[in-house]
Amino acid sequence: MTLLSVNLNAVAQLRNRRDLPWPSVVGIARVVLDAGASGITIHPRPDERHIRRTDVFELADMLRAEYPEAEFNIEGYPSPDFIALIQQVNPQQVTLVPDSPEQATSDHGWDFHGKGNYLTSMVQQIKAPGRRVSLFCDPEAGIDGVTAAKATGADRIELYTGPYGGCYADPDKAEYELAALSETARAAHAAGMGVNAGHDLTLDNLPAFQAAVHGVDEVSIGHGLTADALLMGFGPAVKAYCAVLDD
Ligand SMILES: CC(=O)[C@@H](O)[C@H](O)COP(=O)(O)O
Ligand SMILES: NCC(=O)COP(=O)(O)O
Repeated sequence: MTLLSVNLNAVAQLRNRRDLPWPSVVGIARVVLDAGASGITIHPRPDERHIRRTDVFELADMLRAEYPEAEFNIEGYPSPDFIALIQQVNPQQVTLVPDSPEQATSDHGWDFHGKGNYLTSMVQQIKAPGRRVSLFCDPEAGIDGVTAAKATGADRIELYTGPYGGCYADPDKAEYELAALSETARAAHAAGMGVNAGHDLTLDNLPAFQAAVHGVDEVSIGHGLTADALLMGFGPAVKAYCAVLDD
């Protein structure tokens, strides 16, 4: 079964519009976990445009105290500050992304060949008992890219589903993207790696992704789910995504 991890970046971005503590990131985390999400994902970027350092610690404390079975997934570029934060917070999963500080969003996976030695060093610094490492992975990485990703010592890849999400309405382009995602997922499973997926997944495009890409351990969804939650509420939105994943 594919688990749902809800990304709270968009909630934090809305909160940051004013010098006010609502909407509460921790409060929405409770709602989505009570509704059936298996975990929480955040991406504390250096400019704190949405998730702030304080959010990271408040979420970690709440999850440890109230939802010990929930998984905390922290995404980010493995800068010294990020690695120090991970050591302090000790999440169950760290997803490394090759984002530069000024990037508008995550829009590509790692160059596993060109950054292989660097990533191996980062994985060694981050991986710990009870803490897995996932690497953001382009859809077309294929067996060649996955072989290099496996060599870093990482536990999982996270399939970057942005290109698929962006062309979902075009059947031919969507078919191409799904074929690439499926091939890379198969290669990861063959290499003994786990497979996560995320970026621009929605209630509309998730069913076709589920049907084409098998054995996905976890999807992390934030932007689309938050858009749905503005219409239906976070609890019903999480239940709707879980229903698709359970189908
Ligand atoms: C890695 C990824 O695709 C997303 O989880 C990322 O967190 C999106 O970042 P923004 O929410 O800052 O666009
Ligand atoms: N890793 C993907 C994620 O956490 C959420 O991405 P999005 O749903 O906000 O595009």
